Amino acid sequence: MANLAVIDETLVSVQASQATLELLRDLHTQALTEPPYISTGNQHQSVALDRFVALDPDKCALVYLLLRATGARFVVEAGTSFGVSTIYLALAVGQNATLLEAPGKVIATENEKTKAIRARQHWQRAGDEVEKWIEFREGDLRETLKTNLPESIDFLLLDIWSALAMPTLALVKPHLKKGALVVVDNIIEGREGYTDLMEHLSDPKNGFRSTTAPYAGGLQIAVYVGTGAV
Ligand SMILES: C[S@@+](CC[C@H](N)C(=O)[O-])C[C@H]1O[C@@H](n2cnc3c(N)ncnc32)[C@H](O)[C@@H]1O
Repeated sequence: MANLAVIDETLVSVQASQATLELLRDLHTQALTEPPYISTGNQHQSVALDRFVALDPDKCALVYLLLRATGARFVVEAGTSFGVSTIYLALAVGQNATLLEAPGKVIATENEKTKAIRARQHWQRAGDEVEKWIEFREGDLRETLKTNLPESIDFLLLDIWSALAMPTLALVKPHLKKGALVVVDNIIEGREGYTDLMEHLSDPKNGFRSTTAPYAGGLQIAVYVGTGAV
């Protein structure tokens, strides 16, 4: 039985209009009452098409708060699905950018057309505080993230089939600023698929320091400290 109380606990952490909070409550309720789905890393592209497979509400709250705390303005989301986590990313980026009177955007990625349509509908429902901060790249992220990335990226959310996590990091890493955060969902539950990523994040010579936070399935939080001297 899904614990729906966590939704309200999450929503009090987030600064947003009443309408967006209602939208998030609705989307999380749908997501938490669907059958669970864990990536094994070896799926063909078209799986879980009818499922949210959304980031859990408490993880969304953490991501939102990390973004607000660090003032992140340039964010990449690997794996958008119906766009639930993207709403949190866009709220935080929009709020940070507005505060600093500076640009910002969330680059969202999804390769399934039907999912992309749903995501766009959700963002439209949320309106300007969300929609205008999102640049949506439809198609295989191994192609769509190859070009036109911001020079300096503050945050990467890896909520993607595990086999794609390391290839995604490889594309984004050259753009990560020192101090950038990389958050990876289900690192323990999906550990078989994450071997290459974890080897990379755990070896200090690759420039990351990271820890596993005890959220459901394990949430890896890594900081890119760079490879040179401090
Ligand atoms: C775990 S879900 C993302 C959930 C989303 N972050 C949320 O919280 O609502 C992963 C998504 O990645 C998408 N995906 C899988 N392979 C992809 C690829 N090669 N390029 C872009 N998206 C892909 C899947 O279709 C799926 O919707």
